[in-house]
Amino acid sequence: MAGRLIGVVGPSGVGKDSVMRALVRAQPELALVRRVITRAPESGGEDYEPVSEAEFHRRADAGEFCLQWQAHGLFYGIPADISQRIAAGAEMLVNLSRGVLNAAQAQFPDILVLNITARPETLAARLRGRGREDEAQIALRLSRDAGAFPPGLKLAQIDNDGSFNDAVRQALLALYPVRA
Ligand SMILES: Nc1ncnc2c1ncn2[C@@H]1O[C@H](COP(=O)(O)OP(=O)(O)O)[C@@H](O)[C@H]1O
Ligand SMILES: O=P(O)(O)OC[C@H]1O[C@H](OP(=O)(O)OP(=O)(O)O)[C@H](O)[C@@H]1O
Repeated sequence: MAGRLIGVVGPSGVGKDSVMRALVRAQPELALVRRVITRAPESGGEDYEPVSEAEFHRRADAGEFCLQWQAHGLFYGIPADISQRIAAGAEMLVNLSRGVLNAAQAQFPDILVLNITARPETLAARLRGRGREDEAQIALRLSRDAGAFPPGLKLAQIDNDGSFNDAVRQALLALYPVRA
């Protein structure tokens, strides 16, 4: 049986990476997609493959990404081989830009998207706590406009303004609904 792609989106600092890590701990059959990013190595947070801009563009031109985008002054790419892994039955969890969801839905029509939300003041406090960005970068991240979600997208809203464990429970329920 084919697997599926599960996209995780939401503003910077909302808890995407934390929720994804907790989901994999709770459901080991979920696999995290390792993103290719033009970010300096070992900048913390997720496990990603750091590359130079030249290498990123080489891979993009060679068709090695199924999805790619630019944000926060960085390029992000999703390795094209996830399609084969999903066809072989894998459940792949990936942190996406909200701006790439049209393209993601076109390529993966069954994609389920978890939209994680929290109040702006909560986001600001979390980004300061995370300590990866300075105040100017935090302000820029918070001012990003996400735009509208594509019509027909399978979308689950996950409120992570309060208890983290509660957000993970909401996400698990969205992924594995209890059937009566
Ligand atoms: N429900 C929560 N309550 C308190 N802190 C949280 C919660 N969810 C995430 N955090 C913290 O907020 C910060 C940003 O989380 P992170 O997962 O890096 O967000 P994102 O990947 O969306 O930018 C981290 O320090 C994380 O530990
Ligand atoms: O278009 P948007 O929906 O605003 O998303 C823009 C970018 O922000 C996040 O990046 P990243 O995980 O590197 O940053 P974050 O941890 O601060 O969210 C997300 O994964 C996208 O790559």
